[in-house]
Amino acid sequence: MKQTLHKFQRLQDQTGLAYVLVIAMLLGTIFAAEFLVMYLLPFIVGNKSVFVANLLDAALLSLVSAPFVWLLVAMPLRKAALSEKNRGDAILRSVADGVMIFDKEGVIRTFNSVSEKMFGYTEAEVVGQQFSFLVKPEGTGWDQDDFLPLPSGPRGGSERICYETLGWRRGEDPFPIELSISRTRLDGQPVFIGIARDITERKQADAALRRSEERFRSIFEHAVAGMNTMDSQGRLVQVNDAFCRFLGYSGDELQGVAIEDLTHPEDRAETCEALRDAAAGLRQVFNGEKRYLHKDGSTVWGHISRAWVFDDEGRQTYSIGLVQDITERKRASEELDYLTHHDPLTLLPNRRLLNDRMVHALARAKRSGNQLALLHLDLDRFKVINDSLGLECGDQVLREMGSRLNSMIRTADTVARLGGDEFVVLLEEDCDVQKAAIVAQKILAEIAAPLSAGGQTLVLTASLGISFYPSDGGTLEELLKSAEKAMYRAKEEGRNTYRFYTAGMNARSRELLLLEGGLRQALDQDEFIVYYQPQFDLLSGALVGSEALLRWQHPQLGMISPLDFIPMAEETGLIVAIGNWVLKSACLQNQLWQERAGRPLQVAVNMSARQFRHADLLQDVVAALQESGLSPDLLELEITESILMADVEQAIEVMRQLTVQGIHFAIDDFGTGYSSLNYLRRFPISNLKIDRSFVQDVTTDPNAAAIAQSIVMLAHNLNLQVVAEGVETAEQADFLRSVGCNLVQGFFFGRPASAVEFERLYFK
Ligand SMILES: Nc1nc2c(ncn2[C@@H]2O[C@H](COP(=O)(O)O[C@H]3[C@@H](O)[C@H](n4cnc5c(=O)[nH]c(N)nc54)O[C@@H]3COP(=O)(O)O)[C@@H](O)[C@H]2O)c(=O)[nH]1
Repeated sequence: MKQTLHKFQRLQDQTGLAYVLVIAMLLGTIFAAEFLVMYLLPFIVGNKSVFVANLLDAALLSLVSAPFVWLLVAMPLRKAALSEKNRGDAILRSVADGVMIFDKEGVIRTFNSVSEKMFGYTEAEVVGQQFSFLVKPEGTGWDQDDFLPLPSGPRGGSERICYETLGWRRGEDPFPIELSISRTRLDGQPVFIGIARDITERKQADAALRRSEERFRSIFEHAVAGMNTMDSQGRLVQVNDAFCRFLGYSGDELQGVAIEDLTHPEDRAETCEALRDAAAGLRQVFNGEKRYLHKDGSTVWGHISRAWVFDDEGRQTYSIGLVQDITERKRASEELDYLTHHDPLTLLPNRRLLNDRMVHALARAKRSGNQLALLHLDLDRFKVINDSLGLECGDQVLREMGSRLNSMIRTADTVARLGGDEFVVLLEEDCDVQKAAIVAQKILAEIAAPLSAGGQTLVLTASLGISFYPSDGGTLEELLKSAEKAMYRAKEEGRNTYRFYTAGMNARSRELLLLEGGLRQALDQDEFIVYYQPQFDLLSGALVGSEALLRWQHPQLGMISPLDFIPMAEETGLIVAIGNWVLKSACLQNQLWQERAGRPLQVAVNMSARQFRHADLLQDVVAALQESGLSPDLLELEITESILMADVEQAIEVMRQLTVQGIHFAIDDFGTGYSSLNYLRRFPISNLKIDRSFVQDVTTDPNAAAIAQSIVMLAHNLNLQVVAEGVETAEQADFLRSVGCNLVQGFFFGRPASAVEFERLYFK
């Protein structure tokens, strides 16, 4: 471009004049030479007419040769010059920028059409003017002295400087231009080529962007709501003061912190999911409420609106979030929610919350097939307290009763106050007559404990009615009605008692009451007996030991099954004493039988959950072994899967302490509970007992057979022995033998029998 302009300049300056002069000189020279020859010739020859004739010839020859000279020399030169000039013109026209050429005095020599448009002057008006006529340097860093001494580059190349400065358009205000000036040489003279670009639009766009950024920064910094920006990894980049105040940190402390670490643990999963979705391009915005962790450890609530920004390739670049502090609103709404669902006097759930819980409890019970129990409690003669001691004292009594009831129930259960002196207890865990009766008795005992109110010591009683889902109703209303009727019956029948809605249940409850009362007496008066059921080796048929099974020889009710009293003993805690008694009896008896049998015999003793978890278990077992003299390896403790799985680590530790003594363990009723195979590997056990329910069906149900066979295989793979319990037929025994079961126990081989009977049958 620079070279073209250079040539163009030379041509423009010289072509017209130079080529005309060349032609004129050529013609003139020819003419002058001829004239000289023709002029001198007559003097030499002395003839004037020859001179004239020769002069005319010379003129003619010049005229004739002129077109040839024109055609052969001048025309090509002129054409070349013009085409170069046209090319230069075309280039100048096609350049999108304004081009100006000026000399070292700053005088403009060339001005292209873009410059004309840009500055509003024609070339004719500008050429000859000072460059500063168009470009105003004031306040723009422009100074003619900066570029006039600009040296030309090495080997005729040029140096260049660029400015952003102001141009003057005819009759208008200055406008911003980007000006690039280079110094070069044309015809040996230093000249400057200025290329100007109107940057008004760019400047306006820059200014608009700057204004918008300033506006944003101002909004960001002064916003009442918290604002932040995060990088694509979910780390804070910018935070405003409101966000800092919201979380109690300074801006520096929050810089680079992952938002996940500031989020309440319960809301982290949702936050991380939103970040992951945004990173995968699946989410552009997030709106929602969540909890943050304040620097002081408290929880604060924020309503967030976050938007992610993506680049042209769809990659997430950053996100901007607006966080409104809604902690107060949340607290107020929680408070309101609490007040709508609780009784203001006792702070217990009210009818509304009871209804909500009941809906869920009923749904769960329907799914699991469990029973629910609803206890309706009414304080006896509460009106007397209100009338005689005043309402204030009455309120105090109600508060105390509410608190007593609340402290008695399990977390899964609900105590609600319906109003007045009426309370309701909802027992959610699979509840039967026996469990409900136990809870009712405890409640009555708790209510009857003396209390101080109105400066007096009072003793109150209550009447309770109990209904069951599904037998006594399918909804809260129906169950409440049934329980209320039962409660009125309790009032009619003397108060300070409970009644079931279903008459049959009352009879059963009385029976259970009798049982409970009798349990202690049974221990004191030796009414318990241990029966023994033999266990045989399935291959050899040899007696290998027995399982100790408890019986209660009740003086009035006769022989009572452990199924009827062990749950009650477990509830009341009496099972620990009873279980110890069984353990001692079984060890003593088995030690006696070692001598009779003349070979080692094992005895298996059942452990209840409470007994197994009792702190004195190790001590009690060791004492039973020491007192009896029985070798520890002849004692096997049977524990169900559910007991083990209730607290696996504790179970493993207890078993470890006992196995160190040499005692063995068997898992009872295997296959009916939920034992994890992984835990099974960790429990120090010797035997698996296949539950009776599978054994009984092995010959009729292929699934039961498959389960029994799988248990045998599993046990053998874990190096355990298998005992099949409840074998009632020869076919069942044959099947068990065929799948490799080791030991058997069941009516087919021998029913549980007293020690005397056992001896008679097996030690002949
Ligand atoms: N914590 C304690 N639990 C004990 C104790 N003594 C017994 N029990 C548990 O009570 C449940 C019922 O026991 P029981 O009525 O004695 O029934 C046992 C057997 O009589 C019965 N059985 C044995 N063979 C057969 C048979 O062929 N058919 C059939 N229908 N029943 C049979 O099985 C019961 C033995 O079960 P298990 O203990 O699972 O081996 C029972 O759960 C006892 O565990 C005690 O002292 N403490």
